[in-house]
Amino acid sequence: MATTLSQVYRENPIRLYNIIPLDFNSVRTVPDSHVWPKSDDFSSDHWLTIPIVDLEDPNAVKLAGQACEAWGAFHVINHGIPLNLLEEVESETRRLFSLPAETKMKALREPDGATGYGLPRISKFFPKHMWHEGFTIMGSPADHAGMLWPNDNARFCYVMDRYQKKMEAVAEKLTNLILEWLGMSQEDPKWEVGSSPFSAALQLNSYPPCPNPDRAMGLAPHTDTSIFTILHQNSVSGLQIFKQGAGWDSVLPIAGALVVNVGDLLHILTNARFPSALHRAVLNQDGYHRLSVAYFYGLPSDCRVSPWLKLLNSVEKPRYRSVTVKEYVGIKSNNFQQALWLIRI
Ligand SMILES: O=C(O)CCC(=O)C(=O)O
Ligand SMILES: [Fe+2]
Repeated sequence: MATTLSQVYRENPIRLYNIIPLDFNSVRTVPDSHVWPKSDDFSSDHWLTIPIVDLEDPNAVKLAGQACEAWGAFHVINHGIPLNLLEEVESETRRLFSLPAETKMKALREPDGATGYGLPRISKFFPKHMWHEGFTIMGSPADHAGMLWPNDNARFCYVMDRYQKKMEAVAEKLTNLILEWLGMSQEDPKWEVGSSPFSAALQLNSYPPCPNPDRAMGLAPHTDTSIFTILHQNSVSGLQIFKQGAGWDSVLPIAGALVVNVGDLLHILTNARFPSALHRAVLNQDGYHRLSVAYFYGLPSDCRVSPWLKLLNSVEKPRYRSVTVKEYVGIKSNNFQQALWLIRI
């Protein structure tokens, strides 16, 4: 039987103090545990911004391919997710994070668990906490939702299930576009796995209003361990993407558009032709509550990943050795941003 991602996390536990978020409603100042070193690069006034790809545009393949190569990220419109579903996901996410702290604690993620309420998994790599609380879903959210709302979780479960199914369809469309851009057929990637070639997770993110947004961090810089990630953000800005040679670029929300970013797995598969987008979330200066919902489109943990041979030629050699997803997640859980470097050939 294939190992699940939950089992991989079980083998790489994090310490308990790294999973309990602050009760953001009860604090009036930023506690020292959440004060980050002063940085003047939190705000970005870059005029450069990630491209917009219209999935109904006949040039969508080229637009998405070029965006992946230049940025590792793009906005996508006409993606087929109904606007009312995006609104419902957002309102259910808000309903969850608006619960009292002691209720949310009932669904606290176990130290060796993958799902439920808690701080970002990357917290252990930073000396300071982030101004963030999250809720992770893999498959059905019913168990944790039942702990939060014993008698009133049907709507939440229905909306999250429906959203994940629709997201999977968008992710498949995007995969096909990208394969076409790379000159590969849909059968070319020989995923060495059994039944389903993909695995996914949904991450609900909350960045509560912060009394001193210049000194706190929403979500520290990181790359995702996905093929790619599809993000819905509410109308409050905060996401930034790092572009080599240009610096941090604010990705302002576009109503109804989703943000797609390349993750480490696609970076490895394309032999670094697509950068794995380094991104972070800074805090809103005007006291608005920022919410985002990230769909991580990945591969099952037993799947083997190495640069696609079809993309290599006699000159270009593979830059990364072959790893299983499980092995890579383990390396990343212990070495964070060094992980890609550690599997370099
Ligand atoms: O909230 C955001 O804009 C980014 C979220 C993110 O990077 C993540 O969940 O991995
Ligand atoms: Fe991310």
